[in-house]
Amino acid sequence: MRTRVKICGITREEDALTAVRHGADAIGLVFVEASPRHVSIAQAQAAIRSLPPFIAVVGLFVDAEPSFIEQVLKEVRLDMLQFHGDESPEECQRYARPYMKAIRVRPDTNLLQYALDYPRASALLLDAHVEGVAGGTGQRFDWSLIPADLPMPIVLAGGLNADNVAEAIKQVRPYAVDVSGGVESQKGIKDAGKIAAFMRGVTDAAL
Ligand SMILES: O=C(O)c1ccccc1N[C@@H]1O[C@H](COP(=O)(O)O)[C@@H](O)[C@H]1O
Repeated sequence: MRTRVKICGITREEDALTAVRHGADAIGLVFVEASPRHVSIAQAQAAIRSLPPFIAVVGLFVDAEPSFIEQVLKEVRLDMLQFHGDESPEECQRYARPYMKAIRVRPDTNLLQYALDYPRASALLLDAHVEGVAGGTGQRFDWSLIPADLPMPIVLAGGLNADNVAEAIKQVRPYAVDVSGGVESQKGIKDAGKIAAFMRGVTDAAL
């Protein structure tokens, strides 16, 4: 089975459709004001309005107020939530949606403990730890820090691009990969050629 692909930081309808045309399984919308990929509710609605069926829409939040998340959920058709801050298991669990908990991995991060702490997460999303930045940094981390026996699906993120995604998949064997900066021409604007090359890398890893 091919590794699933989420393309994150979609801000425009044309980029959502380009991602899907090249085989992405999910797209991510960043509801984080400080991010250059931030979308308003209206932009999010526009970006996903012509998506075909069976494409998952993931809403990304960083330590957001519950009232804001509820408001987004009322107005935007999100299939899954991605919590990329310091949200507790209780905070992640309070919405009627499956969720992924993002962990920014450092050499001393105990990923097995995170898997135990977030038993209701659909997956742990593993990203690079960069001091003072929540995510979308384009930095990768040392994949050998990921235990082989994590009892939960892994979504691998952090600095992935067409040149390293096949190697990443072969080494880590994640359920899915998540990319943002590696398929952009500028922050928040996706590049069809880079998306195509990234998807080829994912396919090559399965050969
Ligand atoms: O994309 C952002 O701007 C962002 C902002 C705040 C938290 C997370 C964000 N993106 C996520 O970061 C990882 C890695 O991104 P990249 O491929 O290294 O650019 C990914 O999960 C994005 O969803």
